[in-house]
Amino acid sequence: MSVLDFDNLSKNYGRTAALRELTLSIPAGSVYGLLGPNGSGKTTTLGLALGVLRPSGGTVRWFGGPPVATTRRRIGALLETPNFYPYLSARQNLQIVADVKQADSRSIEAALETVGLAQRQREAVSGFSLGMKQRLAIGAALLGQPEVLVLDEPTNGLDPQGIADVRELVKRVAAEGRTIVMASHLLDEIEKVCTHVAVLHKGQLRASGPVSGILSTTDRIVLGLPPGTAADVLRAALSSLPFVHDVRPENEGRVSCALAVGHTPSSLNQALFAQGLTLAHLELRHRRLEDQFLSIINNS
Ligand SMILES: Nc1ncnc2c1ncn2[C@@H]1O[C@H](COP(=O)(O)OP(=O)(O)OP(=O)(O)O)[C@@H](O)[C@H]1O
Repeated sequence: MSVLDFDNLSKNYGRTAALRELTLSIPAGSVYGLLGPNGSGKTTTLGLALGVLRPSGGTVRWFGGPPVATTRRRIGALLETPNFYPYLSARQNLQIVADVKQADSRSIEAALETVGLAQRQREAVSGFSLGMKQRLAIGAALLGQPEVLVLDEPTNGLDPQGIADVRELVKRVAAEGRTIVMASHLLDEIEKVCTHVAVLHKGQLRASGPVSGILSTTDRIVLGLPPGTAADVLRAALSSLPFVHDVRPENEGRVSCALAVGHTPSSLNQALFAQGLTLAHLELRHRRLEDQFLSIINNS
């Protein structure tokens, strides 16, 4: 079941097409990352989802229907870092947000626990690090126990400890059963935190699906026969194997290929041996995540 569906969603700012005909479904329980470089349309997509922006075309559906007044209460959002009152405590700040949201003040305790600030709730926010303020902001978004959390670049500007804390927090909130939609321009963040990803570039969807499929750093295998054997023999043998694909020539008469899921270099070696070929060289080559990302963006 999907919690959020975009259907042909577009947004123009004057002549700038910030988002072009985005169609995407966010499954319940997923941590769905919107990945793309600056200006690719991530914030615009989140703004449209939350009804902060009006679409130029297309529709947004939440929980299977058009957004209605009660929909917003089921969603917690953090689009930009909120300004807390620095001389009030973490708890007092959350109380103010809870009053505005008409959220049960008992949910303040739960939110402080979840974001790891229960022990420091009586301290003034002015003494908090940027990372703690960001966790408090996520705590504010959690008031009212929303089913979905929408976060725009939640680790932007944080130091390594703050980044690690917020990433852990996102995973913890997801483990509580919430769906999370988050924008990020950081590949490794999406890879570490998200279950699904949609890659946006210049307002267009370039790829979407489970992170394991979209950002797989599939290994290539480089193979070589003993010197003096023609590379054609190896290429022909590889091409005849149904679980081998993307066969390419390499330097020094070697050949590289990729294997279908579930197949290993050792099974490839055995299959070639069964055809009478004994390998003199077998090397695994990892594709960098960045290369995979660039190939998604450029293959369009
Ligand atoms: N209010 C606005 N008026 C005019 N153009 C805008 C406005 N907001 C965004 N844009 C343009 O729309 C495009 C998409 O911007 P958007 O902020 O959605 O991208 P983004 O992927 O979130 O990037 P960033 O991470 O830099 O915020 C960009 O070309 C941006 O300059």
